Amino acid sequence: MTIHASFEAFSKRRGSRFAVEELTFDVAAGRVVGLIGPNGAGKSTALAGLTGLLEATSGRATVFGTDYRSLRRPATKVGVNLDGMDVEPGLTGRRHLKICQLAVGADPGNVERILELVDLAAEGNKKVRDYSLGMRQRLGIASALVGSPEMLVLDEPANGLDPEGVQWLRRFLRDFAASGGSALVSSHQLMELEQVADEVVILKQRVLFRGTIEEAKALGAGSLESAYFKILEGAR
Ligand SMILES: Nc1ncnc2c1ncn2[C@@H]1O[C@H](COP(=O)(O)OP(=O)(O)OP(=O)(O)O)[C@@H](O)[C@H]1O
Repeated sequence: MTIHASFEAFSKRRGSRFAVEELTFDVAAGRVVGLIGPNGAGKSTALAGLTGLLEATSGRATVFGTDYRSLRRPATKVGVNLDGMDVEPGLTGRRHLKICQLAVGADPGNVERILELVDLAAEGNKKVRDYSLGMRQRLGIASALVGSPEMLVLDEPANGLDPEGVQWLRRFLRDFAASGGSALVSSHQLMELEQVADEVVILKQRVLFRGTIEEAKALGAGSLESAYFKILEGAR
């Protein structure tokens, strides 16, 4: 199995306490892995640690066998869209993607293809300040795709999407994985995640559960949501 990302006893102290402690799990090629946990569980910290935005206090988080910051052209390996990666509101969506494309040295043809893919082609010349939440979310996913990466790291990608957008995202992630890509996706939308993820990691500062969706559902009598509450309750 080809491993795209690895957390090896990754710990990060933030302020006076550990935001995450001893995280250990992998993301393999062809797999969509859902990262779930309550507010403040450390999901964003884990994703930021994986993508070189935070240094580990101890342990490691690696992509393609190395630190994200050591990748030669990171956007061609890992596409990232995290909370707080805001777009300059005065830019049009198309201009923003062009800038991303120039920054990562990607094929200029990618921008139009990706605008079509995320269903923003008709809105490409609109300023981002005039985008809806769902349109901003799709632009964020588009930014992650500009370098044609093998792996995606997405923080709450379904947030703000309408039902059509959620369905699109589900199909997109399934197709991405089917063609050998991988995705690590944080989410609070358990019902949705149940349909798209192959594996799930339940986090509350530490990893409380990691396994396949089927294994998780079996713990919750067929429901990821029931399993989630049971596992969190058991950890109290
Ligand atoms: N910049 C920061 N400085 C200090 N502590 C922080 C900082 N950012 C987050 N934390 C703390 O780290 C812990 C984990 O936060 P994190 O944002 O990673 O959780 P999360 O699971 O992504 O939460 P949410 O579901 O609310 O987005 C929390 O206790 C939070 O207060």
